[in-house]
Amino acid sequence: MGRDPGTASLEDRTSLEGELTSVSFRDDVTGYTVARVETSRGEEATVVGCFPLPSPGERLRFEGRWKVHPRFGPQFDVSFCRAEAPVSEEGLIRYLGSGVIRGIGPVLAARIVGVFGADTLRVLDEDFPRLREVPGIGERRREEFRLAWEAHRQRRGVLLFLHDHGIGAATANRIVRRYGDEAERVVRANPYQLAEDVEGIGFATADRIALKGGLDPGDPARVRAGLLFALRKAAEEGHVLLPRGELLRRAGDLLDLTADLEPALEGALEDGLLVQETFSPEPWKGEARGVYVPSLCRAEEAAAARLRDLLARPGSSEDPREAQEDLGKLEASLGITLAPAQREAVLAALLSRVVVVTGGPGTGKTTLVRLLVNLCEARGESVLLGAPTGRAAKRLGEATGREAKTLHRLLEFEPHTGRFQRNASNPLEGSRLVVDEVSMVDLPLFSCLLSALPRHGSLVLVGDADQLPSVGPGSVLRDLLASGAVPSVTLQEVFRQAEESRIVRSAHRILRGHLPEWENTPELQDFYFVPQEDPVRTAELVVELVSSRIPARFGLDPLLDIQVLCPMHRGDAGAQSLGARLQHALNPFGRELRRGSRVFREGDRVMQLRNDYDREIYNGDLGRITWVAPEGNLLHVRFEGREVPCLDEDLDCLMPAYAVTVHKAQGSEYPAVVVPLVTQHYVLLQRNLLYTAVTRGKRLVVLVGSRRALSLAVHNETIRARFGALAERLRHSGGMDE
Ligand SMILES: Nc1ncnc2c1ncn2[C@@H]1O[C@H](COP(=O)(O)OP(=O)(O)OP(=O)(O)O)[C@@H](O)[C@H]1O
Repeated sequence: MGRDPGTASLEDRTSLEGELTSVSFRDDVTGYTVARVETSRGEEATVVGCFPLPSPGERLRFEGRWKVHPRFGPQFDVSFCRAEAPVSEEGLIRYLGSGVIRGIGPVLAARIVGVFGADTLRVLDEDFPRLREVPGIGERRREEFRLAWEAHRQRRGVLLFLHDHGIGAATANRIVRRYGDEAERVVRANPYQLAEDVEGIGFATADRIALKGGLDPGDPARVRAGLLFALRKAAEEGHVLLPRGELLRRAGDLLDLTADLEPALEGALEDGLLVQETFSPEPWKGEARGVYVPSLCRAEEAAAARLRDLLARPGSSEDPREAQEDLGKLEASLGITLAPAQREAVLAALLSRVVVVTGGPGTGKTTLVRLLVNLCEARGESVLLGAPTGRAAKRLGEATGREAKTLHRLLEFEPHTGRFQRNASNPLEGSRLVVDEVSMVDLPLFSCLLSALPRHGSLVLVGDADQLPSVGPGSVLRDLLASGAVPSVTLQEVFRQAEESRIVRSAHRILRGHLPEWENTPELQDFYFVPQEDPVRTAELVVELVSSRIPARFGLDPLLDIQVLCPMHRGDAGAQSLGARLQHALNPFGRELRRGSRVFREGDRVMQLRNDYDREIYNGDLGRITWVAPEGNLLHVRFEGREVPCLDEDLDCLMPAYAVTVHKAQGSEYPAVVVPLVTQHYVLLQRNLLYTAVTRGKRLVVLVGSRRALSLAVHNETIRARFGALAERLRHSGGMDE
């Protein structure tokens, strides 16, 4: 029984029973609710917390504590809530007539309750045919009600069951959406399945459900799930495999078990859930065995095999002298003299089936690709151009004057099956494939690309190995270079025009471990560092720069041209907090839509977070919100001149984009970038992150923040090594997988 807030000891855990009368606030994503309740003693109380929204009329039993809010007074802070069927006739009518059961409105509800009174719910549950006693309900309608009532009961039961297992409202709804009536069965049979199928449920939640359901912590099923999860998590961090010892350590930590996990690992290997490969010499400090999830092992094996096959075949030109002559003629006709390394790269592309060309900004990659394409076409080859992102493909197309596609489009990705239509049995039609921005290509995509390459095709891979590696697993570009097995050319010379850009000079200095140079002179520069030690002041300064100083001095539009790039999400100068500050400064008014902590406002700059092949918008695409529906559940975004409606789940893949992380900006370029650097972000202050951020700016780069943070970033060379064995497989061709 609830206590009177006036007399209760405010910190005691207690319970409260009553009926919901109104909802003042509800966040559909988290389930956070502020509501008024009429207690069973007829008093009004405010309840606050995360719980499934009950249907009107249901009786609620809350557990929690009374707290005193400084402004709103006593509130019941809910830690648990269970909905119980209403008993009063009034409650029953409100419950049945609230719309929870399709087809029953308040009038019909009153008629039903009028006949069965307090016994209504029992009749509906156990004695449905008696509904005939209610006047005015025909046979067909009755059957419709029966089905609707059944569905409602099941859904309600599942939601309550999930709630009992500590699953919040939003997640519970996602589970029900995914499994329907099967939800309870799946959760009971194998809670770990949830972590695989349902977004927002990780291993920890699934594990909590399993342990709550009585599973022994050392149960082999649990250990197996832990091993699998450790590998999946590693893949999210970019690893293709984990050395066996490392996997056992990580799984032990995850499961909080000191027991021997070897037997469970052996079982998982025997059942083919995991795959183990042994490499020689030992690649990982005394460890020779790497454990994979099968798909990644297959991808690595296939990529290595296909590359070895390409390396064993002669290039499209077998005569170096002839190739040199052709190139010389082309240079003369275009009035370009390639630098020796550029020439070496073009010739290597002609003389081998696969070549890697890497170099920083302004080292002439695009120029040599243009010549190579010309040369190949003149020799009768058909050249395909591709890049991992839409923006990179567009740039490649513009630079070469040819059509360039995203790799997904080139390989004819089918969103519904998740497969590529171009593959080994239906290869690409073209004799040479040139791929730009290869640093962003992960191992699974690389493997698919290789298998779709025609048997007699050639591959030119161009990229900057100092950029951040791909988001997905693997470090393809670095591994190819590290293997020493694939012909490769590193471009180091920065050409004069590019050298004049301080952005380019700074980027190269950063790579060499030197602080960038800047001068705050009256003449406009393209690279600045604005020192500020305090993180909060840094955030304020970023807002000031973006909203007034840069637009005034450089004539750039803050909403279109300037991108703030943060090393991290969190912290005073992190993407989250800065994004909100910038939104407030740049676009404070207008119709808005709230989604959890995100606010979308008409006029906002937004970023798409996932590839959406149906609507043809891709991860990292930027757009502007052009319209928000007055009732606030739909908005329109203009992406590249195209108006795209975004509704419900689409909104989960959208975020305001005034400030984004450097990782999100990979492969994109912006007229101006502003980068806050604060020591709070020390974990991510790494050279390749700073380098990636700086090279995203075309006309202006402004670093703002602490000198120490800048110095930390420049000097921190540690690139977290990604576990994988592509380089090993290539180095020791004919090795372990034969
Ligand atoms: N051999 C060359 N001689 C003189 N100038 C060159 C040569 N190669 C390239 N350049 C010039 O250097 C500049 C940078 O070249 P390019 O755009 O090809 O480099 P990039 O490596 O693709 O650069 P980014 O990665 O920044 O796009 C261009 O202005 C280009 O005209």
